[in-house]
Amino acid sequence: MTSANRDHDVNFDTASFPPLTNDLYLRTARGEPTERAPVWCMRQAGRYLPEFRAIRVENEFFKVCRSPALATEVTVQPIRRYTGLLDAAIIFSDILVIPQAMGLDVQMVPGKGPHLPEPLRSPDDLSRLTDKQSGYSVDRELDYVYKAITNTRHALNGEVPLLGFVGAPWTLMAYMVEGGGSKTFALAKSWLFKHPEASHELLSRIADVAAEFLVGQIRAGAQAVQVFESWAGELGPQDFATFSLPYLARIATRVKATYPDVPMTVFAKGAHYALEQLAKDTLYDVISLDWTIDPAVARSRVDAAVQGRRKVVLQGNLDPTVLFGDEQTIRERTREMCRAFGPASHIANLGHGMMPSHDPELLRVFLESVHEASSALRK
Ligand SMILES: Cc1c2[nH]c(c1CCC(=O)O)Cc1[nH]c(c(CCC(=O)O)c1C)Cc1[nH]c(c(CCC(=O)O)c1C)Cc1[nH]c(c(C)c1CCC(=O)O)C2
Repeated sequence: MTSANRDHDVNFDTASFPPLTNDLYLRTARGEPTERAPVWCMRQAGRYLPEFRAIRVENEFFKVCRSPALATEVTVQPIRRYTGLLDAAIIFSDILVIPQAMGLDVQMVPGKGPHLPEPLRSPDDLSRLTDKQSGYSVDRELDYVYKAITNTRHALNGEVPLLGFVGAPWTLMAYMVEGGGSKTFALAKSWLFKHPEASHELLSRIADVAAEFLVGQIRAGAQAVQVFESWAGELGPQDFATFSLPYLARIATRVKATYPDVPMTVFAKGAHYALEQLAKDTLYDVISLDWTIDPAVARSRVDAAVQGRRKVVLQGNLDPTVLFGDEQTIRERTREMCRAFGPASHIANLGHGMMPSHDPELLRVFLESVHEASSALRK
C-alpha cells in the first residue's frame, strides 16, 4: 500500500484500478455464502486513532475532506494499522458535504460537532438552496469527493474494497433546519407537521442530489455504498413511512438503475420497526442494524418479509460501548453476536460509530474476535 500524502502523489485515473485481492465484503453483500463474516466499523477513521488526531492538529475537518491526498491518508490509516483484519475501507468525508453543496455554510466546531450558522428557518428559505436552473451541478460541487475516492482506490492497492456513502434526506433535512445536532429535533419535526409540502420538496431535492452523488462516487471508484439515516429513530413508524422510507427507496432505485450490481446498504438507526418495509419496499442489498435489536429476531423478520423473493444481508450490530469493556467481555459479546446473526449473510460491524474515547487496541480485539468466531461457526 502506498501512502499518498503529498499532493504530487495523487492519481485520478479511473480507467484502471489495482485488482481486488480481498472481496469477502462484496461477495457477502451480494448474498453469496462465504467462509466468514467480513468486518469493518463505522467511523473507523477518526479521533480514536492518534495518527488521525495528528493530521487534524494541522488541518481543519473539511480541509481533510477536500484534499484528496489527506482524505486518502486518513481513509487508509485503519487499514494499515489493522493489517489483514478489516475487510472494507470507507472514504473519509462527511454526510454534511451535501448541505454544503446545496449552498449552506457548514462548520465543524471542535468539541461541539456540526454547526450551520444560517439554517433553513421557514419554507421561504428553500429559495436559498442552489438548484439546477441556476447552473448548479452536483458533480462539479462534489468533485473533490470523487477525486478522493479515485485516489484512495489506487492507494488501497486492491487490499480491500472502498465504500462510498451519503446522508439520507431526513437526517440531512434535520441538520439543515436545526442548524446542528439536537436533543428533541423540535424544529425539524415541526416542519413535518407545519409545512408538510415544503418538507417533501426539501426531502425530494436532497434525495435527487444524494442519488446523483452516489452514482458519481461509484463512477469514481466506490465499490459499494451506504446511506446513513442516522436520525430515523426520531420518527415513529408512520412518519418514517411518510418522510424517510420513500426517499431512501428512491435513492436505491435511482442508483440501481445505473449500477445494478453495486451493493447498497441502508443504516436507518433506531428504525427497527421498519425492517420489513426496508426489506420489501426498497432495493438495498444490506440492512445495517443498531444494537437495540436481537440479530436473530431481525433475521427472521426480514426472511418472513421477503419470503425468498430476494436476498437481504444484515450488518451490525455490537453496541460500540462494549469496546469499553475488557478483552474477555469483548470476545464473548462478539461471539454471541456472530452466533445470533447466523452462519451466512452477515457483515460484522458496530451498531453505530467508533467514539473518540475508544482504545484502538480494543477495536483490534473486536476485529480478531469476528475472524475467530465467525470462521468457527462456518466450519
Ligand atoms: C450523523 C453523521 C455525521 N457524519 C456521518 C454521520 C452518519 C453516521 C453517524 O450516524 O454517526 C458520517 C461520517 N462522518 C465521518 C465519516 C467517515 C468515514 C468513517 O466512518 O470512518 C462518516 C461515514 C467522519 C467524521 N465526521 C466527523 C468526525 C469527527 C470530527 C473531527 O475530526 O473533529 C469524523 C471523523 C464530524 C461529525 N459529522 C457528523 C457529526 C455529528 C460529527 C461530530 C461527531 C463528533 O464530534 O464525534 C455528522
